[in-house]
Amino acid sequence: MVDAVTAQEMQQYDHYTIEEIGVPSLVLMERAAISVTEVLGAGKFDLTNVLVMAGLGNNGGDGIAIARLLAQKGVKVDLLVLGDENRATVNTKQQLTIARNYGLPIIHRVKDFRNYTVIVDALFGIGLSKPVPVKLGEIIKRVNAANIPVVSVDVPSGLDATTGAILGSAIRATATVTFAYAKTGLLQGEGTKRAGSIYIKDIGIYSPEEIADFKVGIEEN
Ligand SMILES: NC(=O)C1=CN([C@@H]2O[C@H](COP(=O)(O)OP(=O)(O)OC[C@H]3O[C@@H](n4cnc5c(N)ncnc54)[C@H](O)[C@@H]3O)[C@@H](O)[C@H]2O)[C@H](O)CC1
Ligand SMILES: [K+]
Repeated sequence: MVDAVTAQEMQQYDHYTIEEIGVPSLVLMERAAISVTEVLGAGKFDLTNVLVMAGLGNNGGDGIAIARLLAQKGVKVDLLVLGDENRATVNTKQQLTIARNYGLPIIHRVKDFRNYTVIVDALFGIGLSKPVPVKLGEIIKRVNAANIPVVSVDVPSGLDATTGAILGSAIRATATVTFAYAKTGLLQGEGTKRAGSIYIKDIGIYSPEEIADFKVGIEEN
C-alpha cells in the first residue's frame, strides 16, 4: 500500500494513467472536481455564497470544473480566474470554454473575501515548483486574513507538495481534498499546519504496483 507520494511520483502516476492506461486527462479532472464537490456538499461547509479561486494550471482547471458543478446544483458561486487566460493549460482552457457555454460569469478581482461563506482554493497544486508570483502572494495573504473557511484542491496553494515548505506565501486551509494519495508535503514542514483536515479521494489514478495487483486480482476471479 502506497502511503504518501512526492509531487514527482504523483506526476509519474498521472502520466502513466493517461499515456499507458489511456484514461483521458479531462476525465481525471472531472472526477477530481466531482470528489471535491462531494466534500463541499457533505454538510461541513456553508454553501450560501461560494468563491472559487482558479489559477492557470490544471489545479485551476479542477477549480473551474468545481464552480460549474456547484452552479449546476443551484449553488451561488463566483469564479475568480487569476492570470492571463492565454497562458492557461489546454485542459484549463477547455474548462473555461465549458463554463462560459453554461453562462458562468468569470470575475478577475475580489473586493472583500469576507463576503463569502467558503472559498475553494485552486490556484496551484503539485505543479508549483517556485515561489508564487508576488501579486498572487498578496491574494493568498488577504484570503488567510479574511478567516473564511477554505477548502484547498489537492494541496494548499503556495505549499511545496513534496517538502511542505512555503513557496513565498501559502493558503491556511480548513480542509484539503487531495487526489489518489496523500502528498508528503501535507504531512511534514508547514504542511501539517496549512492542510487542515485531509481527504484522500480516489479519482482513478493508481501506482503501477497497485495496477499490477488489480490485474492479478482480476485474473484470479
Ligand atoms: N495528477 C493528478 O492526479 C491530476 C492532477 N490534476 C490537477 O492538476 C494539478 C497539477 O497541475 P499543473 O498544471 O501541473 O500545475 P499547477 O496547477 O499545480 O500550477 C502550477 C504551475 O502553473 C503556473 N501557474 C499557474 N497559475 C499561474 C498564475 N496565475 N500565474 C503564474 N503562473 C501560474 C505556475 O508556474 C506553476 O508552476 C494537480 O495538483 C491537480 O489539482 C488533474 O486535474 C487531475 C489529475
Ligand atoms: K490548491
